[in-house]
Amino acid sequence: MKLSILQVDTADLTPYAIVCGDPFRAAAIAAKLDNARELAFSREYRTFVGEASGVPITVVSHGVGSPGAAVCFEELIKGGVKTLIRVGTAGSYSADVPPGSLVISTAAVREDGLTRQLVPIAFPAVADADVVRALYEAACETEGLVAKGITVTLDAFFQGVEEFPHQKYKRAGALAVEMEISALYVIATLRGVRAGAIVALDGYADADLREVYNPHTDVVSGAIEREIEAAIRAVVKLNGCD
Ligand SMILES: O=P(O)(O)O[C@H]1O[C@H](CO)[C@@H](O)[C@H]1O
Ligand SMILES: O=c1cc[nH]c(=O)[nH]1
Repeated sequence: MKLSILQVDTADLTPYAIVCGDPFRAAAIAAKLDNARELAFSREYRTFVGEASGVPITVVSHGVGSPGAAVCFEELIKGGVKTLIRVGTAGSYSADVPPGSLVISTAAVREDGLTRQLVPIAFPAVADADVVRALYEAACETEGLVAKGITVTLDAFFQGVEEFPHQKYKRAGALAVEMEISALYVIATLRGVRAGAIVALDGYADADLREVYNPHTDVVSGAIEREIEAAIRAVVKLNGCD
């Protein structure tokens, strides 16, 4: 069966998938795998398959924002994917986890619009504990700072006239903000599969992103390299326990 939006034959998909926003990052992840091949590039969704230590892995870009990413997650799950790991970027809430650090998201604050249309807001967006453990262990095997904790998922990237809720979530102990993890965790829970996420911090969330956002630095590239390595190793670890 061919998935109508990803344009991938489900027979080519694997139980493990690594997902990320950027189609170029999907290619960079695939380049680290053995026997990698591109399956499709439809809209923002670029799909590869390959292997790490003999474990087959699908890699797909999901674009920016929860609604588009949700389409990707739903189709992957429909196609037989059982474990999804997001490899993303996020803005930091704390100088204790500065740009260049990695954060494993244990749960996401649902400040997105998409998941409210799926399930009541009281329902939590939580990662799978085994996926979090594997990601944390694998990330700690790389050089550099690693933290785990709650992240915030927002729809808006650049601020309008409304205040962003950064200060209250920072005071509540959240570590970072990005734009898709709540969709991933809610959809994974509703559909009965596992999910986790690792993000590379690319700046401070409460800065004026219109002025300062620049993820194209050596510090951020180094952190993205580390998170890719950690996500691939985490899949191999999880496969060893399944
Ligand atoms: O680097 P990715 O995976 O795209 O993640 C973050 O970067 C994008 C914003 O620039 C949003 O998608 C956000 O969640
Ligand atoms: O949503 C995002 C993603 C990366 N960096 C940010 O500050 N915010």
